[in-house]
Amino acid sequence: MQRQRILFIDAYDSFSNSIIALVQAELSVTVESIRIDDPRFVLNDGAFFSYLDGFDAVVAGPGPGHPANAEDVGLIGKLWSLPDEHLLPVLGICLGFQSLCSAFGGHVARLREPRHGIMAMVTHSKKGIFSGAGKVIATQYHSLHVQLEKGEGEVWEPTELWKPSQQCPDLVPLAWDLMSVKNGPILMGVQHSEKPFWGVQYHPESICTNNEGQRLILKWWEEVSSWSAKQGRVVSEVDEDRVDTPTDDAKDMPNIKVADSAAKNVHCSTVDDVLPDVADLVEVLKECSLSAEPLILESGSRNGKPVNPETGRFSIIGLPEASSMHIRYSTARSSLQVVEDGVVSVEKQADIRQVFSFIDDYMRSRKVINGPVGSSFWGGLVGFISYEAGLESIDVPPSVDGSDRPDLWFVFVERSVVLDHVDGVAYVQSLRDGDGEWMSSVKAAVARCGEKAESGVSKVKVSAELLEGPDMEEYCSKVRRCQAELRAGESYELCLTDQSRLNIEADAWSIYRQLRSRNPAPFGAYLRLQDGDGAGFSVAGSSPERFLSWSRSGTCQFRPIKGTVKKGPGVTRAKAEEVLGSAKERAENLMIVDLIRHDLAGVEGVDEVRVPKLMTVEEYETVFQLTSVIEGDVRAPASPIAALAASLPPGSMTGAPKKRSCEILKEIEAGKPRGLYSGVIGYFDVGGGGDFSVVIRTAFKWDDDGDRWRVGAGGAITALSEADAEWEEMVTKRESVLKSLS
Ligand SMILES: C=C(O[C@@H]1C=C(C(=O)O)C=C[C@H]1O)C(=O)O
Ligand SMILES: NC(=O)CC[C@H](N)C(=O)O
Repeated sequence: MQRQRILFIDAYDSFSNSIIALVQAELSVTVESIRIDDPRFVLNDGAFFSYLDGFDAVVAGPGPGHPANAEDVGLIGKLWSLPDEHLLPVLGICLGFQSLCSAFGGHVARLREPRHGIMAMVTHSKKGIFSGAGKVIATQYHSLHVQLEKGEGEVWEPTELWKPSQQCPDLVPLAWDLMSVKNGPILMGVQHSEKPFWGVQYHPESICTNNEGQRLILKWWEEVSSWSAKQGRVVSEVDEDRVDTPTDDAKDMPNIKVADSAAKNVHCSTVDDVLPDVADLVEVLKECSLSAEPLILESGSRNGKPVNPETGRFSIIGLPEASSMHIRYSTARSSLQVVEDGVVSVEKQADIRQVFSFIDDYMRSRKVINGPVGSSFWGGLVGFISYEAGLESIDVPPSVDGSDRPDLWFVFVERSVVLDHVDGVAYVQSLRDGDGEWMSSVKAAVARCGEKAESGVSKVKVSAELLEGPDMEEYCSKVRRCQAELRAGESYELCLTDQSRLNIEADAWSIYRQLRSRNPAPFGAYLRLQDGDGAGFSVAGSSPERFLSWSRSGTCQFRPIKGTVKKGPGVTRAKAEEVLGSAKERAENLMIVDLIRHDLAGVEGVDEVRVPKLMTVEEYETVFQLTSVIEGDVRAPASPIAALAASLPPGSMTGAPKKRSCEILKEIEAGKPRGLYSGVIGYFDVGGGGDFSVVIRTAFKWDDDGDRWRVGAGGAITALSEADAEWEEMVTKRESVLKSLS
């Protein structure tokens, strides 16, 4: 007998994979997922109906938009009028629920106050899918709600809680949220009186829905089984060969031949007396001609202690040379370029997915297993991926500004120094055989520098001038435009951003030196990238936020930050905890946690997604931030690089659902590319690990920008946001860079 099969219909939501994971965890079934606009079925009902015959039941998922809009619900809209011979059980969730209700007479109206990331108690009838249910606490993500009879007045009050209304005689109400004073009663669950259709308005898969979310799935399955048995419904056998094979992204991609002479060893030597200051060490290495332009991923420290020892334990100083390999990709030109020994060795049309599989293949071919376990990075690719490359990966056409600049740029680093600020060890490392002389010179420099243990104070005073930036009125009106989209159900949260231009007459290194001492952060970054044609890029960053790291054994960790309180007189940690404990701040954070759980749950080889930390307050130089941790293990032979490829752009910089939110933001931000801002910076290590930060609190410029640096800043907008407070928040974040450079 074939395993039972459930079809999930995805309305481009950012919680879909978590619903699939929940269903798979509770029921021993196979879940197949299609999109609402699956081209095989949108214009071919016959093909859709016979495809449905191969499933035991359907889950119609949540999503942006309105159930009356055919484009928003797509195939979900066809489920409610299936011919009897194709009828099958359906569970509608949120948008899927609203679509069910509106098909049977329900009126879908806007809530007075949208419910995004709000947890509330659900009052239920203990019947049907709620039979045996206890206290249901569930997360809601909706702006619209269903009225079972024509609502009069501002707040709709149903005449009967548990009986079908005249307007919707087929819909039996099963559950309500009676906790919202502003909105009045909100319908939370129904079942069709005859057909096998059930639906809930809330999100059973959310991390903050209690275990009644799991029980709901089990109870629904009991109802499905008893309906199917009564009907004697037979699911047609599926021809497994018919299942489309996924496209091979690596197809036609160049294979970079890794020289046979390429080392398979990490040569390493340690120094563990006194750790040098990163900037001092870099200057000494330059003076002694042991390094050209380093690539630095620094864990900042304050008074000799790492700012955040959990994420900011290691500092990586990559020491590339003129001959180092570069990988570059331009989204606008769909072009991948590889440079080896200063010469372009590959120039190829590619898309971002192919570029990720190319990087994955390349890193597998350079895999090394015998490096020092205590060191996070043994060598590998160091660089960045822009926001626009992330947009391409989710099929949102990226904004372009006519310039032709790389959206992804990595350099293969063979020589490096890694400082472990917790254990006080410096690792001097080389992937080259016969590099002993270089290693001893660097080791001596590290030891010398450590003895001096200078303060790392800048020698050059940098002074930035703000040339142009967002206008307060305009920014506030953009906040209100975001909120109009939120109220219409198009998005649940939008991370609005803008960019400022600064004039800084100083070299990139002096800028970074000053930034790192004034605003030390766990993801400090200094990059100077240069191509053979003289185009170059400079980055001075002080990000507090890890996007994604993975260990050499494949454990992935995301650490989104959402929720910001500016430090100031009277703003103690306790005060910050109070503010960040509010429903508004927690909702902002919860939405991104649920979004990232979805991103990770969709990665091949991930069986379970964990949330070891939910909303803890972290302290940085100028702000307190609310942070969560989401983890999962990628089982070999699947690759954690796929987790990175599946989760860009970072959810904390987009909002949810990701795709629709990015489309809306592109409009509201007037099509201005974000570039490096909102992208990621980090490394792929030859040992198999990786670590990427979210590019915020960072200044960057291309060489042909002259002295004009760009700094982006923004914040998450929700229905509960106040426009002027959002303006203040954006300014506070920008100031963390601007003030440090003035
Ligand atoms: C948009 C920025 O930050 C993002 C938004 C945050 C928020 O809304 O609280 C917090 C951290 C970042 O994920 C920024 O710093 O520019
Ligand atoms: N999560 C959802 O499915 C939301 C449905 C709909 N877009 C609303 O906002 O009400």
